[in-house]
Amino acid sequence: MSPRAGNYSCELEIRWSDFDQLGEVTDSTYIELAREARLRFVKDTWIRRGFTAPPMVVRHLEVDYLKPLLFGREKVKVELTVQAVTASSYTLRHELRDERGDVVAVVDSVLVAFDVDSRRQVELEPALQLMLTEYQAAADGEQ
Ligand SMILES: CC(C)(COP(=O)(O)OP(=O)(O)OC[C@H]1O[C@@H](n2cnc3c(N)ncnc32)[C@H](O)[C@@H]1OP(=O)(O)O)[C@@H](O)C(=O)NCCC(=O)NCCSC(=O)c1cc(O)c2ccccc2c1O
Repeated sequence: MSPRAGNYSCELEIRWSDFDQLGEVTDSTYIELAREARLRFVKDTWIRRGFTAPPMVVRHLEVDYLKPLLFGREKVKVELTVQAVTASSYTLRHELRDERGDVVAVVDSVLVAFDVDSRRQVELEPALQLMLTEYQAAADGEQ
């Protein structure tokens, strides 16, 4: 798994309630942090460019917990890279780093474009698919 820089990143705060009794960030918090970073990615990239994307549902999620996030480290940097793009889906890798820059977890998620009424997958609009493919190429170029 690559610890290299992604092509979109943001910094997120960890809340007091995210720590357990042992002073470690709980397992589900990593998923919430990845989700928050993903929403910011959507907002800062395609919504800012004027795309109206369909709702995206999570089809697949995988988390690799590499190191504990300990009490006293209140910030996390999340680096996102597009790993794959298909007609209806894209795969995002979220690398979570602590304040020292160490990768503490890697979250991979497959997002599928979805029609809420029919509850069926739909194709990504071509311009959005192209943008995601460009992000994927940028990520490939950095590896
Ligand atoms: C999403 C589904 C309706 C799709 O079902 P279908 O069986 O038609 O298709 P597949 O699931 O086989 O494939 C879809 C698409 O994904 C690619 N893919 C599948 N698995 C993988 C994988 N492991 N790795 C990589 N890629 C994979 C596959 O190639 C297909 O792409 P193509 O382009 O090749 O066609 C159905 O699966 C479904 O309904 N699943 C349940 C989804 C769900 O409930 N998720 C739980 C969280 S809910 C959620 O995330 C959510 C978020 C929102 O933002 C919402 C917003 C508004 C309303 C609802 C929301 C919501 O529920």
